[in-house]
Amino acid sequence: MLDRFSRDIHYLRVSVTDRCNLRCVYCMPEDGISLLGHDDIMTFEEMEKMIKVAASLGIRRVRITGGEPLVRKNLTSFVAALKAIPGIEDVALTTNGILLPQYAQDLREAGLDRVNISLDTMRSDRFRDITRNGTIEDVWSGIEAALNANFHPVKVNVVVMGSINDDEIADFASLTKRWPVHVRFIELMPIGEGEQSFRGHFVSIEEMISKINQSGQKLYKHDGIKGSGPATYYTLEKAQGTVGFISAISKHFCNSCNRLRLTAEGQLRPCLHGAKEIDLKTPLRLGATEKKLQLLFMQAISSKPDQHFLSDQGWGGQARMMSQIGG
Ligand SMILES: Nc1nc2c(ncn2[C@@H]2O[C@H](COP(=O)(O)OP(=O)(O)OP(=O)(O)O)[C@@H](O)[C@H]2O)c(=O)[nH]1
Ligand SMILES: C[S@@+](CC[C@H](N)C(=O)[O-])C[C@H]1O[C@@H](n2cnc3c(N)ncnc32)[C@H](O)[C@@H]1O
Ligand code: SF4
Ligand code: SF4
Repeated sequence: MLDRFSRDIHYLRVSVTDRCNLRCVYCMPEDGISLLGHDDIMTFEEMEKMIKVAASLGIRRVRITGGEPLVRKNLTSFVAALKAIPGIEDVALTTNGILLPQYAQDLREAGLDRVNISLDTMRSDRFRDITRNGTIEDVWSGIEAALNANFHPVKVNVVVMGSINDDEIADFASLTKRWPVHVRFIELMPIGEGEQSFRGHFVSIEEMISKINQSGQKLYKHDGIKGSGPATYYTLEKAQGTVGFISAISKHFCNSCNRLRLTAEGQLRPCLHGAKEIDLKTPLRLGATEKKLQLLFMQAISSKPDQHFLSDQGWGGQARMMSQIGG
């Protein structure tokens, strides 16, 4: 369905939980957040109903995110249910990778198309600091499990932070020569915990590219790989994968926005950076008709802003953390 700015909205990001087995410094407070109660979280059956309604309005691609989606039980059956919805062509997952060794094969068999795995450093001590106690070997095993399960493409998301991991940019780019993975560098966004670290640690895509150039590696423009998101892609000589950049702040990509977000609480968010949410869960639980739910989706689509103003206005004291929205 087209929005007010003639953008085709066909991608839904669904956060299935606000829980996480890590505590990344830019995403969650150390003590976690006050978690949603059992009744506040939508059941998978409720989410499936909502996604059916979304599909009837032209949503074709779904990304499962969180919190950490793999900590929610029965995710594999949920994937299978989504793949069976008429009109849904692509179901993808964004994960920190820790539990992938356990679930990758089952997810593939359930029909999951793609996985994006977040990894901000290749050093185990740093990984422990950034994630507040994660074990990097688990993520490496997760990436291997995803490749062995034949997911294609497998992407690695790296949030770049000045004086924390920006000295690893060139090494991460080189990873695409050794492994068939697509490494995407993401600008730190001033959201939730990210807001506190933003000013001191923000690194622009332009600076990241110049670090790769300084390392003697030349980037060639690439047409892009399968995906629904905002990355622009390059490749290094003799690489098996690509290098992508997500310039959420320095050069926003809102004119090609194609998405809506659904939180684990059943709130539709027209924009990642806007405060507006539309409650779908209450009407669904009160027995709303499909027509009524379609109208709520249409309302969300028609209230999408033309762009965000984060670099000028910051997050503006919104109560949401990134882990509650799903990125
Ligand atoms: N500003 C902004 N950032 C976004 C948006 N969508 C995704 N991102 C950020 O991009 C990063 C990577 O997101 P992923 O979950 O891997 O999803 P994706 O890039 O859409 O995935 P592909 O379908 O593989 O292209 C995350 O840090 C997101 O917060 C958006 O609409 N606006
Ligand atoms: C919120 S996480 C949820 C999925 C999963 N737990 C993971 O880490 O991949 C989704 C994405 O958002 C990114 N993210 C979280 N906070 C961010 C911030 N403040 N700025 C930029 N990206 C952020 C993460 O690095 C991750 O790639
Ligand atoms: S980025 Fe992902 S893994 Fe890290 S705390 Fe947030 S939700 Fe958890
Ligand atoms: S910031 Fe809002 S308008 Fe811009 S791409 Fe993201 S969701 Fe779309």
